[in-house]
Amino acid sequence: MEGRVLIIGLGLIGGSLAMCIKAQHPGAELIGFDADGDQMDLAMMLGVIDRVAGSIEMEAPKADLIIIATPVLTTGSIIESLASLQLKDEVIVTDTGSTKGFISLMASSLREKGIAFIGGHPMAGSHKSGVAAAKKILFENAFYLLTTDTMVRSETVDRLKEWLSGTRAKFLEVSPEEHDYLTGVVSHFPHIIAASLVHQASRAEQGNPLVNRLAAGGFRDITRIASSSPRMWRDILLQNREVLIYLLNDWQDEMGRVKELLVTNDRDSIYDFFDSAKTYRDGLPVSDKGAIPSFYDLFVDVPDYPGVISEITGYLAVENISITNIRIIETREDIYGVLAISFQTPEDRARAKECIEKNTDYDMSLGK
Ligand SMILES: NC(=O)C1=CN([C@@H]2O[C@H](COP(=O)(O)OP(=O)(O)OC[C@H]3O[C@@H](n4cnc5c(N)ncnc54)[C@H](O)[C@@H]3O)[C@@H](O)[C@H]2O)C=CC1
Ligand SMILES: O=C(O)C(=O)Cc1ccc(O)cc1
Repeated sequence: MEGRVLIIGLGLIGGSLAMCIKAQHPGAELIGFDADGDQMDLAMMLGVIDRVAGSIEMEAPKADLIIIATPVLTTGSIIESLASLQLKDEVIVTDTGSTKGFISLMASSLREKGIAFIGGHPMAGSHKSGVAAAKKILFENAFYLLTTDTMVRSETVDRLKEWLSGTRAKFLEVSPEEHDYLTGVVSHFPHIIAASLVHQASRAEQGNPLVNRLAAGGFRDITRIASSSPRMWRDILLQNREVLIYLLNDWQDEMGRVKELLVTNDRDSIYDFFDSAKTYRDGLPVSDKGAIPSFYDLFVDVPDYPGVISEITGYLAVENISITNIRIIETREDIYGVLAISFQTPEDRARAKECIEKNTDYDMSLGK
């Protein structure tokens, strides 16, 4: 497709979408705006955008597609300021925010002027922020939730999907309320729990400095999302308050029941607590990417010596296989450790396994 695409907010998500659009629609002109001049300069330097916008007021009226990829509290005010401009009749305005209820309410100012607003939420990302972390494959196979209203024609939704087809994401239309409930359960609430687990460990460390060292492995993995941008998560929580308060009450009830099981030494019910969680969790789809991106782990049994990481990364580098994380898990006191390598896609992991098999005789297993 051809036309002018204005991206407001050139961070991880805005930058990654810009890359996807450029790759799929080389004839389009990508114009970027960010409140942080350094992010704009970096986006230009990395070739993520074609040019920088002097201001939203100057560029929005000429745009065919406007993507707002700022923290969600800011998105509302940007929508309001767009509604005060003379935009093209056929322009599509969309956003990437992790919440949808408040944003679609704000979008009524655009709707009143006959401007199509389609809420968007690519359900992929990372705990990293900024355009430097942007990548074209970020959204591949991920769900991309869209919220529309009856005023938006289905051809307009199709046109947006075509603009975004380079993401290779799976589009799903939901209502804003459904969106906020679903993402509350599978994304927003887990971020609260991850941060809370970290707070608990940090308090425990005051009494015992060993906590810090022992929290290095699995604990670090399950709390990865606690390293996400505090501003982004503050804004998400404030915009999804009702759902999150409901989920917190529900969680507190459940924790109360677990506490009671411990107080009463209820052996069978404690077993059931874990057993029913395992059954549900084991039945979750493995091929779909969910709300919190998973990484595909490969575990390699290696002799625990310092050069082993560079040996393995060397083999992978020769075959151009990117990794997202690598670390040694020292499982035993003896000479073997497990090298845990994470990949963005199952295909990268399969190629890596083949590559390591070719070059070494180390045993390997796949993470679940
Ligand atoms: N990080 C993630 O994994 C995901 C984030 N999202 C949503 O996408 C949006 C963007 O998130 P990220 O790209 O991760 O954040 P980010 O922090 O990497 O980028 C946000 C950018 O917006 C800019 N910005 C802030 N206020 C602005 C303003 N008034 N005008 C212009 N630019 C402004 C910031 O300078 C920053 O460069 C958020 O609404 C977030 O909820 C959606 C899916 C995944
Ligand atoms: O860090 C992670 O893995 C995430 O949880 C990424 C993420 C953050 C916000 C979203 O709305 C969707 C995905």
